[in-house]
Amino acid sequence: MTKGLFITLEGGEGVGKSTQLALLERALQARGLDILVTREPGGSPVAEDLRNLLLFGQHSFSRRSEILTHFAARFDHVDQVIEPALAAGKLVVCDRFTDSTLAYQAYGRAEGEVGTLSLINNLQKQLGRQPDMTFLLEVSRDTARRRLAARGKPTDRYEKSDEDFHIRVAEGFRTIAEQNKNRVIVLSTEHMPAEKVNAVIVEHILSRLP
Ligand SMILES: Nc1ncnc2c1ncn2[C@@H]1O[C@H](COP(=O)(O)OP(=O)(O)OP(=O)(O)O)[C@@H](O)[C@H]1O
Ligand SMILES: Cc1cn([C@H]2C[C@H](O)[C@@H](COP(=O)(O)O)O2)c(=O)[nH]c1=O
Repeated sequence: MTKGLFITLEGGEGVGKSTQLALLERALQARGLDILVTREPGGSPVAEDLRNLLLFGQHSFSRRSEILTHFAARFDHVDQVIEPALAAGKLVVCDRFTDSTLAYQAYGRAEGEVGTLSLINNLQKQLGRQPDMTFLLEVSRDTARRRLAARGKPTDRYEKSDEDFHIRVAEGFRTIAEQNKNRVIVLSTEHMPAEKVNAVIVEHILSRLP
């Protein structure tokens, strides 16, 4: 039985998820909460190996094999890391989860094709773990691109995709938020300093705790 709370951060590249994760860890630990911060793809040793393949592998995936590889990583992460932490009563905060597979693979790659959406939704049902709360961070593509260029990390498979792909991903996230209003909180953070965004997220999380 779950005792903890499972929170995810979602959005396109460069919207500030990793920054928020680090700030959240500090803010929630300072309030004496037992928090586990993790990410996808990744978060367990096997899933981190699969992350390398997904982001930097030499060869291109078929549509279905890409989805299954994201879910192979996710099943391992959930079974070995997330479920045990939740059972121990921890607050688990994860950078990306199944909403990213829907946004990137179903809306970005497959342009919302019904068969792809249904494959992902079936895998999600088998997985049996859904976030309790999701924060969808949004900035304009210009801002995200500027931030990514300034950050100077190696460019991965997804960041290399064309502009139309990223537009479909952003629209996909919007659709997911519309369909899951009870779970997804949309934060438009274009002109907000990271500390202000963090204060808003912390307030939402604290309001959910007993
Ligand atoms: N609110 C903000 N205002 C200005 N700059 C920000 C803000 N939040 C994050 N940044 C900067 O934007 C860049 C991208 O942020 P970050 O790495 O947190 O994004 P991300 O969503 O995790 O990206 P990715 O999905 O590619 O890992 C970083 O250099 C970070 O310092
Ligand atoms: C979980 C997940 C992720 N992706 C993509 C989205 C990003 O471009 C990368 C991860 O990089 P980040 O720097 O950690 O944000 O992977 C995806 O396409 N599908 C997924 O399910």
